[in-house]
Amino acid sequence: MTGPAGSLFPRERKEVAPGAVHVPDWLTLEQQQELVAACRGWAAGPVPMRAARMPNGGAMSVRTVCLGWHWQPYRYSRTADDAGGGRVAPFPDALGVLGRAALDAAYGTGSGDAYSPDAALINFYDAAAKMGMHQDRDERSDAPVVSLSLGDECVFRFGNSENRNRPWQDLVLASGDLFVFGGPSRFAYHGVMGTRAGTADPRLGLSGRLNITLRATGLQQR
Ligand SMILES: O=C(O)CCC(=O)C(=O)O
Ligand SMILES: [Fe+2]
Repeated sequence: MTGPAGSLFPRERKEVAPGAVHVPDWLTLEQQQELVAACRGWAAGPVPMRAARMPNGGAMSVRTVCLGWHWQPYRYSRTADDAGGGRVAPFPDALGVLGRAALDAAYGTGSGDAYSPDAALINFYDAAAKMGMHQDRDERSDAPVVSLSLGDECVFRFGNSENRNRPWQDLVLASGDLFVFGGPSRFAYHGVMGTRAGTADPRLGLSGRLNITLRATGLQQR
């Protein structure tokens, strides 16, 4: 598979599967820079970035900090019970605005009007990090998941809703790309096969990859 790095032609918006839409270069460089700065702030606390532990005891290679609700395999809570116990920072209004604009971009104007994500996961991938095939299914809502990529490119694998095996499609997610999965694709398996170290735009001042996913948990506000 080829990348977008050094790509001669603009990459096309693509509906990868029904309800799963890739919008390349959705964020401007300035928006990307602002989000990178915001991620640094979120990573500074009150809850630290940490590699989540799986029930089998193994740690994920990705490090994560959450906003709105703290996620750990496989539940959400208001306190970071596996990362010092602090109360998770509130979900920023600006991410809700971005999430609604993301659905408009993916599905058409107005599609985002009723979208109110209340949790964000900020994932950091160093050169060695990956994320195995999984479903996002700890939410009690079938509202779409919005994913934003910053920094190094990655190979993102988008599979089917039955199991973690084929059929799947591999695509490159580059900095500024939007990926939305909802509707019939909301519970599709997906994962990150690896990043391409050193492909980030130097103007971002980021070595590695950040991914922000927005979700509506469907959990009670309290
Ligand atoms: O990093 C990505 O692009 C995907 C992240 C993801 O699937 C997750 O946080 O559940
Ligand atoms: Fe996921």
